[in-house]
Amino acid sequence: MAQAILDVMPGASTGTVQVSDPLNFWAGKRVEPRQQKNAEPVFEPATGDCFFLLGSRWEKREKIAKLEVINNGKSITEALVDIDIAWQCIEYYAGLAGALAGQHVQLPGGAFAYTRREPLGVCVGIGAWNYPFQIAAWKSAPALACGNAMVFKPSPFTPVTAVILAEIYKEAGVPDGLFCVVQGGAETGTILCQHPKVAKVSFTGSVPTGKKVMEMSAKGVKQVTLELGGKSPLIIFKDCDLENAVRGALMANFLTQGQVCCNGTRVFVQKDIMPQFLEEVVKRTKAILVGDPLLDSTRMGALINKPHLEKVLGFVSQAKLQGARVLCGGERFVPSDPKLVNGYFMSPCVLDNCRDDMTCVKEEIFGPVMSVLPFDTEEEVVQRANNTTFGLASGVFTRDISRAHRVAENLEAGTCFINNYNISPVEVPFGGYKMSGFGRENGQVTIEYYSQLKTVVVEMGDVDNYF
Ligand SMILES: NC(=O)c1ccc[n+]([C@@H]2O[C@H](COP(=O)([O-])OP(=O)(O)OC[C@H]3O[C@@H](n4cnc5c(N)ncnc54)[C@H](O)[C@@H]3O)[C@@H](O)[C@H]2O)c1
Ligand SMILES: O=CCc1c[nH]cn1
Repeated sequence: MAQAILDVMPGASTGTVQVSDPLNFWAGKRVEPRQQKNAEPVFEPATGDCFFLLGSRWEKREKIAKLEVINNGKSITEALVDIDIAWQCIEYYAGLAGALAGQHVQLPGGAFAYTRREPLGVCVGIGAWNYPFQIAAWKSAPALACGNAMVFKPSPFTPVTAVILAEIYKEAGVPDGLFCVVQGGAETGTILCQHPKVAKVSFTGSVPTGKKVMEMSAKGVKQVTLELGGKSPLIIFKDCDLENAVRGALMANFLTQGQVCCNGTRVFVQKDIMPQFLEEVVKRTKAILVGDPLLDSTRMGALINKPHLEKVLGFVSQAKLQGARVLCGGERFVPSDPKLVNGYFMSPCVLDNCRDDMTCVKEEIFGPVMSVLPFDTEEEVVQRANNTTFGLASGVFTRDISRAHRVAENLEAGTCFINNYNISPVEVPFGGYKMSGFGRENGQVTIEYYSQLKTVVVEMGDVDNYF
């Protein structure tokens, strides 16, 4: 298998990295993560060299989190959670590996059959830039647990931490070549999707790229998992616990600078509680500390790059033109710290006066912009919530337990959070309906997406004499 994976991507090997995409921060630079053992992590911005060093597990968590902050721009507080979710994922699938089993089926006459769960072969993982380390873990852990090899291609905007994961696997005894990181953009992704030795592609990214990946995979009859974008509804009924609903709306919109696929960016609020909701949500949004993502006190870091910041600000301008009212934020933010003045920061934004036909309500913004929409009845809001081509996630806040489960059943989305939002325990399957994709990550079910079933039929008597 290790040889097979090297055949797929000549030049790739566990723990080395080739950075070729001119768009990324590390462009043209070389990352050597295993230069020295048992020393401190060192970044050399002048040369682009990165030395990642091995220490205790706790120290390692902190170091990886710092690297993720540099990689992505999210706050250190969030990055630490991402690293925890990643190791929990690896431990979870390591535990499941020993429990993989088939079925015994008794047949007439003493014959029987059994099924074997077998690996697919070389799987390709292609990642987005918003959760670089976590996505690499979410894909590689179940893939390796099922006996596959994986070639992982991170986004060219966040090439750093997937390599660290390769280092960790290597240190843990994973044979060379079983988990490889290959750097690059669309061209590299295309080569991987088209390669005849690749059995499966697990893709996380936008809908347009997902369609291309599916098309290429279809030509080679490769299995595909597509984890794509969303425009998820969060429905807040007047009988909710308002404090929790406000917290939920913030969780649903402002983690990782709003760059989260399952964000509940269409916040439907029952008219009776709209004034109280808006007052509280705006007060807390204004209090979000934006700035240096390496500081413990910071709650929102920088967006991924300049074009993306401009795109998000463009959505806010368009929303204003279409009649939305900006209650707070929605502007470029320049921190007072001189070293941060050129960063891609923006103030988190709450939009009121929104209608279902506005661009900010229909399209995935992928930035810290919450659109608030009033509603009257349950029937109306469920119909409006489902009126989208996306179907990744959804949420409902209510104290009425029957209503909560009824709404969860009627929402067309892969996940429905009741009285919370954006929690992703590894035990729980995650994935989309409609154009948000198919297949699942996390949970036991993901074993089915990284393995194939062989049936063995055993005769205990004589073969029928038909001829
Ligand atoms: N559902 C999920 O689990 C999930 C999680 C995170 C992000 N996302 C989605 O990802 C999007 C943002 O991420 P992005 O901007 O990195 O997405 P993207 O589609 O631009 O890129 C995703 C990955 O695909 C690669 N790629 C680009 N063109 C390709 C091609 N032709 N063939 C193969 N690979 C190609 C990119 O280099 C990158 O690694 C958002 O829509 C977000 O909702 C979804
Ligand atoms: O961005 C979407 C949710 C997620 C978190 N980690 C991987 N995907």
